[in-house]
Amino acid sequence: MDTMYWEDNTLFLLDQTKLPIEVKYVKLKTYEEVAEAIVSMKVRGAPAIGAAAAYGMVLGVMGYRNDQNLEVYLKNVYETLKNTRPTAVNLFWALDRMWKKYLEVKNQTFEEIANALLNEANSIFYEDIELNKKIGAYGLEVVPENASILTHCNAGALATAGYGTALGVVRAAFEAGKLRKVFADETRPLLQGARLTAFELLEDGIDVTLICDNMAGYVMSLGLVDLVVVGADRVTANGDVANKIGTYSLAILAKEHGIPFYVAAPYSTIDLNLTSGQDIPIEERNPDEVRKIGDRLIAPPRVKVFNPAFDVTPAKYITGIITDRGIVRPPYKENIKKLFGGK
Ligand SMILES: CSC[C@H]1O[C@H](OP(=O)(O)O)[C@H](O)[C@@H]1O
Repeated sequence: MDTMYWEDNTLFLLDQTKLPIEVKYVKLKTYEEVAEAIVSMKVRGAPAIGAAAAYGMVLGVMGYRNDQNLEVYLKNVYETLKNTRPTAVNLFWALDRMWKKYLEVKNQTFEEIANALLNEANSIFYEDIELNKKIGAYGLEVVPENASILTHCNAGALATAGYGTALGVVRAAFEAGKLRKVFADETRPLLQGARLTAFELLEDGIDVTLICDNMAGYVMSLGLVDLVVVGADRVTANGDVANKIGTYSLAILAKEHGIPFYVAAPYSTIDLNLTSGQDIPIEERNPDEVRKIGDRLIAPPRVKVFNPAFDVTPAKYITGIITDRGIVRPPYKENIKKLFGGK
């Protein structure tokens, strides 16, 4: 199942807010529609957000009406897409890559510019699938035989252009016959684990058991988890990791139980501009996401809510970072620079 695909100058996007009940693709023909899809999380997951934004830049160019300076107009498209969500660095990495491509071809004909940007968006999309398969291949090294893996949120094909990062490791282990089962945290408040990871793994015939987030510690204490593998929205130069809210707690639980805790991420999620996780902007979302499950109110409507969508796991809790260029282990600052310094 594709997270998105491009056809007839249209971005067809799987509306993930409808999953797992309904598999529905929305047709996006403007950059504003792409921006709305990112904000409302019809598309979500760091690499998927980046790819969608890249296609948003293409739709922006195709919507140009020659009524103003093209560069001024396109910069506005870039800023609109950039301002959708603040934490996943892949969004900014993809937009900057598209802008760089525009600057390379800006003196060519309009049609050549549009084609160049579409080619770049396609490159971002298809490259991501290859990056994830490399992550899966490297990740095999850390998966024991007959492994039980616990994961959080959804860092699968639905969070990327395909195959997944954390679930890329799960898929590679499954394909290699090393996987016994997966425990999937439901991941309140938006339930990406229950709605997306459970759906995705069942579709692939992978043994998955859904648990509430507050059950993870007990499941670990029963000796049912061999390792934890999660995704990332941003990895800083010292190895700190921003990921879905609840990841930090999981990392501390894993440390307490002596369970290896791995983060899976492509190079496009590494942000060398930030020295530590303290610098990562953490998105706070609509309080009703916590007060409700879907449309059903589960708390007093007037109750105050704090709804950070991500947290930061300090590098000291991370056993290794599984990337498309190999597994990065401590000392992270030195080893991340060695592997990604030239990006
Ligand atoms: C492979 S990146 C997936 C990453 O993105 C998710 O956040 P969201 O669903 O809010 O976009 C979560 O942090 C996942 O680990």
